[in-house]
Amino acid sequence: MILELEQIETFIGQHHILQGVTLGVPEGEISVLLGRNGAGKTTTLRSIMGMTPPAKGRVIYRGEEIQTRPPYQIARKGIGYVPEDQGIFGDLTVAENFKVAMSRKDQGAQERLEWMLELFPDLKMFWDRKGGNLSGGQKQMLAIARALVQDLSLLLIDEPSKGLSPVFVDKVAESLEKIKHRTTIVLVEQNFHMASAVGDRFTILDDGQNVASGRMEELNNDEQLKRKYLGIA
Ligand SMILES: Nc1ncnc2c1ncn2[C@@H]1O[C@H](COP(=O)(O)OP(=O)(O)OP(=O)(O)O)[C@@H](O)[C@H]1O
Repeated sequence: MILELEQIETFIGQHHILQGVTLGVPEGEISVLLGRNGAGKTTTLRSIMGMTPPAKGRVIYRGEEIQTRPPYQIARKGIGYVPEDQGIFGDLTVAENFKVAMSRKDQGAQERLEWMLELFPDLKMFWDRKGGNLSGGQKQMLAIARALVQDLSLLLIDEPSKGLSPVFVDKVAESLEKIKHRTTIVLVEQNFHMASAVGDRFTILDDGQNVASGRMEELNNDEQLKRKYLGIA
């Protein structure tokens, strides 16, 4: 396991949001977090990154406890985060967005950039366009690609399919499949079509707790589980 969460509990203000989340993320796979709105999926990603640090429990990354570390240290260990609002710079061009993310000291950055442009040819096409003028799907691609020019072992992505047309959802899904062999992925995804297409494993959160997990094939065949927690008939 590249990442393990052991019974993490996270508060936001007075609210006890995560009430014991346990999760194991195997290397080289896509693990999907599913669950209703407000179940605690985003808070789980933010807890891993140290942005809403857990008050209890352990976050173990490559055998090391990181739950007390600040976000910049967690990021330096090779964990990337693409939030739901993508966090790209709207006033900067695609090229400049990449430049900001690339450290000069990082020898491999140029090679990874070339790989990203191969994976997302749209970004090459719109190289000089401002981030704010890209379509929703292109912004999503830029956000993922910009994270991956850094040397990441683990990438956390929050709802990349949100607001995208089916064609873009398929494009993003296809690229995640290619990325996972280099960078393990934890994906929050409400779009079940996308989740089941790319996910190797799933964990369902409900009311701040993990209530089910397993191989994606098991969930695909479990109508009762899908109905109970995901509202899929
Ligand atoms: N800043 C905040 N202050 C108070 N409560 C919050 C705050 N942020 C999130 N919450 C609450 O925490 C719970 C979990 O939110 P979270 O965003 O983790 O859920 P989610 O599963 O990602 O849902 P969604 O798919 O709707 O984003 C929700 O009930 C939400 O209202």
